[in-house]
Amino acid sequence: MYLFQHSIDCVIHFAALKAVGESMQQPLLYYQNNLLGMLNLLEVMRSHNCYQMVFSSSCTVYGEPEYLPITETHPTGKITNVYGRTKYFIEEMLKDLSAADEKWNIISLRYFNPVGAHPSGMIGEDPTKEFTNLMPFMAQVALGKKPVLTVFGSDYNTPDGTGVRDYIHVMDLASGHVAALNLLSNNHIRLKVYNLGTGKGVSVKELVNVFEKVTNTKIPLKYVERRLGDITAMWADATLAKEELGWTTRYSVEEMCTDFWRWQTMNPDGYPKKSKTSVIVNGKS
Ligand SMILES: CC(=O)N[C@H]1[C@@H](OP(=O)(O)OP(=O)(O)OC[C@H]2O[C@@H](n3ccc(=O)[nH]c3=O)[C@H](O)[C@@H]2O)O[C@H](CO)[C@@H](O)[C@@H]1O
Repeated sequence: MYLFQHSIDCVIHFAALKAVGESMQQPLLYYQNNLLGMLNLLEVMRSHNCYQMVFSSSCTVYGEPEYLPITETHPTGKITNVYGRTKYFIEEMLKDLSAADEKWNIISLRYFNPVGAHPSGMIGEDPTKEFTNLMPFMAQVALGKKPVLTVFGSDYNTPDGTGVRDYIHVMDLASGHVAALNLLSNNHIRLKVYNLGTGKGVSVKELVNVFEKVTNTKIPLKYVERRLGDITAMWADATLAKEELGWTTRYSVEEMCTDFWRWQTMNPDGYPKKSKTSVIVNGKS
């Protein structure tokens, strides 16, 4: 979640928890962090006359799609996981807030599946964390840190039986945020919602194939049951973001894999750990 206001010129990143699988096992943790965190933040914003916000929402608010590609007018709320419900509840909260007080100026961006890393290889998701998302897990297998990639479900109603998602490069997501901030800084729209996706569905198997090709690695697969809370297939109609934000994606699936792999191989142990602060006692550390 990002917010910004001209007068104090601030951008705050609110660290929402975001693992679908984990959210099913720890609902209270997710409600506590994502919902209470947001409530507190909105209170603080209001008390400081800060009313502009870009909220990181998720395509997961749509639940199992009624049609594809998904437009912003697709019904929300029939959600299959706790993580998604927290995003949905926050969106409902923002609707009530902007209806009650016209000072609010908010854009909610519904991310599809963010992957990749900065092309420099210097900025990415810390690979020392426990992952549940597909691409970071796959990279750990390619590095030899995990023995096998577990594929959750091979009997979905999709061309190859595996789940289909709209993977979007984090650089494209970043430019989507800049476009949203530009719109907010020049217009008072109260509350608008935009999909951020490429418009292209890619299956688990397809992503594995591209990843193996561009990284020249082999990823052993183990097929298991479907994961609780997962949906079958989802990809975006991002026409609205193109028309109103002037935004479109630029990065291919190959680049998503290449950039993620560069980040992983350049930083196999994550960001350098901060050295412990020395305590100096009587001139000796
Ligand atoms: C539709 C939906 O709810 N999407 C949200 C979900 O993504 P979503 O759960 O789709 O993201 P994942 O990367 O976890 O999974 C992508 C696909 O890979 C499969 N898979 C994943 C891991 C693995 O080890 N093996 C495997 O087969 C999943 O079953 C799924 O079909 O969480 C993301 C953050 O966590 C959000 O940004 C997405 O908006």
